[in-house]
Amino acid sequence: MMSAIIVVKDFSKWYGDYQAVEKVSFEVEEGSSFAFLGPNGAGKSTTINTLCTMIDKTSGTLLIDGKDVSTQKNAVRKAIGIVFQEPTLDQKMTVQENLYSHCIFYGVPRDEINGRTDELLRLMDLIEWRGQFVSTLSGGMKRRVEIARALIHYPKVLFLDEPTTGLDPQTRNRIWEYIMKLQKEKDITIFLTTHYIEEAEVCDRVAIMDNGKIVVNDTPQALKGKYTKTRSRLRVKDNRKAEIILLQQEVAYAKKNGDFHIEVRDMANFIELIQLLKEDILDVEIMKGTLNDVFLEITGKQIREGGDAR
Ligand SMILES: Nc1ncnc2c1ncn2[C@@H]1O[C@H](COP(=O)(O)OP(=O)(O)OP(=O)(O)O)[C@@H](O)[C@H]1O
Repeated sequence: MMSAIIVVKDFSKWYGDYQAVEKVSFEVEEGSSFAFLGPNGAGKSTTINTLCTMIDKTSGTLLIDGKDVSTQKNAVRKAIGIVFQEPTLDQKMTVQENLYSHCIFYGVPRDEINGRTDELLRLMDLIEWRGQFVSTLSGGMKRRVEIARALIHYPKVLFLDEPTTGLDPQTRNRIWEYIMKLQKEKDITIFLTTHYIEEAEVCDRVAIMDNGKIVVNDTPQALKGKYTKTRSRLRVKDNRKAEIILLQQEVAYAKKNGDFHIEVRDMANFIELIQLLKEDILDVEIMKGTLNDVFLEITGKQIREGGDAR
C-alpha cells in the first residue's frame, strides 16, 4: 500500500501583508518522484523552505513522515536531505571530509560512517576521488558530492532545488541518471524543483504552482492529455482534392507554406482520413503536446522565462 510521506494541508504563508502561499494542499507518495514547478515568484521556495523547517508557516499543517515541520523540527530534519542550487560544500576539505562532517552533524553512529561513505561514494561514482579537495572538482562532480552528502544520514525524502541549474546538458543528464538510480535503489522520495521540463517529464507526478496556489497536480501523461492538443501536418500532391476530402470529413484545417495543419482529436478518425488521402500523401507529421505546452497553457509563461540565470 502506498502512503503519503509528505502531507501539506491548507498551508498559507504571509510575508507582512503579502500572501505568498494561499491555502495550498497536496500529498507526495512514499518512494515517488514529485516535480514542483512554477514561474518565478509562484511560492515554490516558500513552500520548500517551510517543509525543510527553514522558515515558519503562517497557518496550515505540513507533515513529513508523520512529523510536524513546526513542532518537530529535529525529527523532520533527520527525515530529509537537501541539495540546494547554491553549493554548500566546504571547498577546502576533501570529498570524504565533507561527508564525514555531515555524519558528525547528524549523529551517524561512528561505526557506520565508513560503510555509508563508501556506499554513497560508490553509488555516485566518486570513490576514486574521495581524497581530492572539493575545490579541484568539476561542477558536475561537486553536485554529485552534494547529493551523496545529503543522503549520508539515510533520509526518507530528498529535496532537490534546481539541482542541475548551471550545468551543461551532458552533465545534467548524468546527474539525472544518478538521481533516478538513487530513487530505484534506495526507494527514496524525490521532491524536485526545476526549470528543465524534461526532468519533470520523468517524474511520477507534476504539480504546477502559480500565484501562491497549486493549479494542477497529476501525472505528466494525464496533464498532457488534459491540457494539450495533438496536431498533424500533412503534405499532399493535390491540394484541391485534399481540401474537398477535409471538408467532406468536417475536419478544420489551416494552410501554412503549402501544408495542411489539423488537430488530431481522435486517432481512429485521423487514420481514416489518412486512408482517404493515401494516394496523394507526400508527408505526414504528428506532433504530440509537451509538458512545456501544459506549463504555458496553465501559467501563460514559458518555464525557462527568466528562470535561468545564465
Ligand atoms: N522574505 C520575504 N519577504 C517578503 N516577500 C517575500 C519573501 N520571500 C519571498 N517573498 C515573496 O513571496 C513570493 C513567492 O516567493 P518564492 O521565492 O516562494 O517564489 P518561487 O516560486 O520560489 O520563485 P523562484 O522560482 O523565483 O525562486 C514572491 O512574490 C516573493 O517576492
